[in-house]
Amino acid sequence: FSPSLSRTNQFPVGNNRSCRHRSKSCDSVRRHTSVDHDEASDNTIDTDINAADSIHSATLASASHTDLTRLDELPIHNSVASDAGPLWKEELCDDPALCTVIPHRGRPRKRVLVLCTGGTLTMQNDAMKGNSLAPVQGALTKYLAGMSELTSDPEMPEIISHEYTPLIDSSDMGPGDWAMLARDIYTNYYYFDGFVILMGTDTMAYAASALTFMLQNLGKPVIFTGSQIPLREPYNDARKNLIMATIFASSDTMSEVAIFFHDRLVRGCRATKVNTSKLKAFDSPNLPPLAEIGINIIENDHLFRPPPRGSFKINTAMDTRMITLRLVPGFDDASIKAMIDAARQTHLKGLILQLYGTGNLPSLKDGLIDCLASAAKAGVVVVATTQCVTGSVIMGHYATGQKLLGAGVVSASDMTIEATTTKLAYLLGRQDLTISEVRDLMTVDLRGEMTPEKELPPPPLASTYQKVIAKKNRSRIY
Ligand SMILES: NC(=O)C[C@H](N)C(=O)O
Repeated sequence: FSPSLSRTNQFPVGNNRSCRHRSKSCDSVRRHTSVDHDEASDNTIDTDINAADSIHSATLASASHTDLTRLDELPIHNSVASDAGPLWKEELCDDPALCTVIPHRGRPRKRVLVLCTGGTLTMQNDAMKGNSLAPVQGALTKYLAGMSELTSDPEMPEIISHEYTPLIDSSDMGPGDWAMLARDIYTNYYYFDGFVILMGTDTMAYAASALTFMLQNLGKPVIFTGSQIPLREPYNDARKNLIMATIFASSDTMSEVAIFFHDRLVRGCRATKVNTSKLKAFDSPNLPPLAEIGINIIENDHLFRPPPRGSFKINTAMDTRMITLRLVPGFDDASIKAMIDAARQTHLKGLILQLYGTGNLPSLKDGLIDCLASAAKAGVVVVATTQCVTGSVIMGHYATGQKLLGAGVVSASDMTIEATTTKLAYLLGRQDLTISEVRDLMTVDLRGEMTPEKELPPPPLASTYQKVIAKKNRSRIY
């Protein structure tokens, strides 16, 4: 069963007006695009309109769910990115060495789409590159086809995998690649029970956070994973991560983006990479894991996102005209002010400050506060995050942070830096929102990325009474 990618253009999505890759597939997508987006919604895909097509196709697909011969007709890939990232340097091809279908034999099984972008999992030492690790195209596909635990275990889902060309290190990935993944999930949404995204660990928490915002009303699991040791090594963490991600991607009860790594499943927009070399590379500092694996799999399903109430949509536009500044005691605020002023000349839209503790900066540096206030007044969304790994920004708790409130700075609460940056880029990319709405929404929980205020732990110096009340509130969710 080798999937045919030649039919991939029959359910086109997106605006291909600025398609960089003049090719048969671009032309075909152009021909089939049923919605003409205007300038304002260049990268925004309102998939409600196209959803009708997909629902119809999904009906066809599910009617033949057990018909193996139809597997090779699934639309594995039809994304044509107008805001393409590095993964789109080369046009996708139909090469069977880069995608595989692992069919099930016997009773109907769940079906999972594995999209592979690269990362250590796919790598091997390359003599041509100073013996450093680099991705090997086709290696995953070959390996998957030989995994008997996937092909012959009736409990395991059926896997259809696809490798992008070229495979890349996740340090090379960015918003264009995240948009491409969102579009490919959208295109294939009704054909699969869940999705696995294989990528490098370095920027995985950013990608998972970004996808969390891009995929609206997600009703299926989208599980990111990768590894610290390549799959081709005899001792590796890749095999287990891949298998467990596939299992979670076929879950009936999950409808969110998550990362599976080592022994834990964590919410994508709560995750952060915490270790460069240990196999336990990810943590979720402000939310317990969604699941933990040992001899048993323990699901904390009370933490799972509830199923969506609306139809699945994607919104892939991201406005990345933002900078992130981490303060250091004794920093040169004249340079910081100059940097902010210079960035404003190039239409800075967002400024994320990594501050001390609960969101404090030196109170004596009024020049800097004035600079932030004037940026906020001019329409820049200024967001305060904390340098602490765990806990939340509490604006105004200390006098040193109080001044920020007056300057129009908004709090990132207990969001990770990954969630804060991608959420801001996502909201700034939404053409339907005003700057004041973007500011308001930064402090509202959209996808489980932050703990709602009433459930946050009390401030350090709260009265005993306040602490008891806050504890009661918290016990409602955990
Ligand atoms: N473990 C990894 O995958 C790291 C690699 N540099 C990447 O992010 O692609």
